[in-house]
Amino acid sequence: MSPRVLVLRAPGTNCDAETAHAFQMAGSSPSVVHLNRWLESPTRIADHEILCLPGGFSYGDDVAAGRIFANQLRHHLADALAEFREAGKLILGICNGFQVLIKSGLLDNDGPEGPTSTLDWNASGRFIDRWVHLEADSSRCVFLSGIERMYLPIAHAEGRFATKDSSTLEKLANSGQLVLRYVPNEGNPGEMNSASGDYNPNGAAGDVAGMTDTSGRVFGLMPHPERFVDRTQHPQWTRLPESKDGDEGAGLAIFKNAVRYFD
Ligand SMILES: NC(=O)CC[C@H](N)C(=O)O
Repeated sequence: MSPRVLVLRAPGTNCDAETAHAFQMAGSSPSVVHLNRWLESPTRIADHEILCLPGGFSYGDDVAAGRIFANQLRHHLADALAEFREAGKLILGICNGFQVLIKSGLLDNDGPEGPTSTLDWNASGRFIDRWVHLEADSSRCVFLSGIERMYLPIAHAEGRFATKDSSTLEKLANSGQLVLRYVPNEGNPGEMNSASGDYNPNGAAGDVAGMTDTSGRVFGLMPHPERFVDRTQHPQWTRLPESKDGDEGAGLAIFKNAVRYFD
């Protein structure tokens, strides 16, 4: 069965079309829906198998990036989302979508005080737009199945993963939730040669670039896999040797994993 994918946009989202395109390339027919339409009819999500929150500047990053979108989910759609998760379906959050997921408590234990981890301002205090090397723990998360390393672009101001305290970081690591990390370049020519210390672009605790919930079916990441689905999107593609994946960019595997999960 080809899963029905809902790409959810809000005012200020700007990666919805590219994200829908990536899901299309992966073999599904996504629909892009505005959050206000879902708020009018909370049960409409039941007709879908994959929910994706794309990147962008929802509500102008007002208060904090992803905060208002997250509050809409927490306060108005919590029951519909709980039902969706309990039905064994998939949720993906990319960049601003990751900020929304983490702030809505969908990734972390959501006790009375709210989530114990967050995405804060980059250590540099600046918006960062570059490519990064990543290492994945493919065993814990549906979206990362079979993926070991990826080279993907990032573009964010508030991407620094942070936890309440060091024991929380340890707890999340021990539960296998910190499944995607920034790592140094292994020496691939033509790709950003991150000097040691520079490979973690935003100062993220534990070098964390992405995390899953305990089920492995809800996943958020700061890098943009939808911006590297074709090899010509690689900044040095004309100089690269033919890749083993043919014309595909590394990010496409994440969308394919999600779609194949419902085979
Ligand atoms: N590309 C994005 O989704 C950006 C996320 C958010 N607006 C930030 O700057 O941190």
